Amino acid sequence: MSNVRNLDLQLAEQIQHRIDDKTKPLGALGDLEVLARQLVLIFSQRMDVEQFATTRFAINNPQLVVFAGDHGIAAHGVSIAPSEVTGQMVANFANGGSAINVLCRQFDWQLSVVDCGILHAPEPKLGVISQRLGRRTASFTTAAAMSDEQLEQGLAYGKQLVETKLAYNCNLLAFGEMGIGNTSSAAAIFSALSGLAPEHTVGRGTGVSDDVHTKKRRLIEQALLFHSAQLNTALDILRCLGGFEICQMVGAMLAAAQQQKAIVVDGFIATAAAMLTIEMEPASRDYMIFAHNSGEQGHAKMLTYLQVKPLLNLGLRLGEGTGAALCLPILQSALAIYNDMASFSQAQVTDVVSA
Ligand SMILES: O=C(O)c1ccc[n+]([C@@H]2O[C@H](COP(=O)([O-])O)[C@@H](O)[C@H]2O)c1
Ligand SMILES: Cc1cc2nc[nH]c2cc1C
Repeated sequence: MSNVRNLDLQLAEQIQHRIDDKTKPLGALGDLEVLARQLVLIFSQRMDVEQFATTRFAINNPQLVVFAGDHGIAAHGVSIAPSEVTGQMVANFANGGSAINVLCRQFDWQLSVVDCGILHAPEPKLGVISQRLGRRTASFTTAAAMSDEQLEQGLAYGKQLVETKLAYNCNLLAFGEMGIGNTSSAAAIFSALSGLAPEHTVGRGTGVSDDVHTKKRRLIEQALLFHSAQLNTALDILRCLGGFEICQMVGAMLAAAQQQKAIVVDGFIATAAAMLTIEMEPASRDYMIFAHNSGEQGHAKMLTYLQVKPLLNLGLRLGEGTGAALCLPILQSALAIYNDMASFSQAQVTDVVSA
C-alpha cells in the first residue's frame, strides 16, 4: 500500500522550457535551476494549466521542526556530553538562545520544538510540543531501542503534527533534531540499510576523541550483530536502532510527502530518517531537498548512497536544523528566478546559440 505519489511530471517539460528560455546560457544557474524545477513541480501538482500559467510560485509559511529525543546508548559515553544536555538545549531552544533560533529569526522560519522523549522534560510553560514516548530509548547494544507500541505511537505523533499543527497554508517543511547520542543511532541505521560496515558510517558526532570514536564503533558493531536476525525492514531497523526523535521525523516526513509538501532535510541524523522514509515510501524522495553536506564523516556517504546532491557544504555538524535553515534564501532565489527573470523574447536578447 503506497500513500505517497510520485511527482506528476505532466508540467515538467513546460517548467524546464521556461527555465531554459531565461536570459542566460543554458544551465548557467546550475543547481538553482534544478531547485526551481523541483519546487515548481511540487507546488504545481494539483493545478490546472491555466492556474499554472498565471501563478507566481512562492514558499508559504516555511516551518522548521526540531525533534528532540534521548538515547540509551548515551549512557556508554559515546558523546562529548551526557543525556542531560538534550533537555538543557531544548530549554535553550524554547528561550530563543540557540543557533537554530538565530537562523530562524533571520530567515523568518516558523520554528517548532518537539519533545519526543527526553530525560529531563522542559516545563510546559516553555511552549515545547510534548509528544513523549518515554524518558529515553533503551541502549540498542543489548535490546531493541523501542517497543512496537512506541514505534507505532511515534510514527502517529509525527504524522499528526504535520496534519494538524503544521499543515495550514504551509508548503515547505524542514527537519532538524537534537539528541545526545543520536549520531550512534543514525550510523547504525545507515549501516543496517546500506550494508556498509560501521568503520565507514560511524563518525565523531559532537567531536569525540579517538578512544571514544573506537568505543562507539565497537558498540555499533556489537549492536548490529545482536540485532542481525531482526533488521529486515525499515520498521524493524527503526524499532531496533532508532531514536524517539528519528521515529517521529519519519512519521512527519511520510505525512509531508503524502501531502506533497517540499521537505528540507538537515544533516546526518535527519538524513538517516529520510533514508528510512524513502525505504518505506520510495516516491517520498521526489519531495526532498538535501540541505547540506555535514561535517559528520558518514554524511557524504549517505548522500552518495541516496544519489542526491546537497545544496551547501559548510562543514556544519551541529544539527538542530541549522543547515536546512540556511537554505531558505537559496530556495526563495530559485523561485524568484523562475517567476521574474526575463525570457529571451521579453528582453529582446537574440542570437544566443546553445551547444
Ligand atoms: O546534523 C549533523 O550532521 C550532526 C552531526 C554531528 C552532531 N550533531 C548533533 O550532535 C548531537 C549528536 O552527537 P553525539 O556525539 O551526541 O552523537 C545531536 O544533538 C545532533 O543534533 C549533528
Ligand atoms: C551544546 C550542544 C548543542 C547541540 N545542538 C545540537 N546538538 C548539540 C550538542 C551539544 C553538546
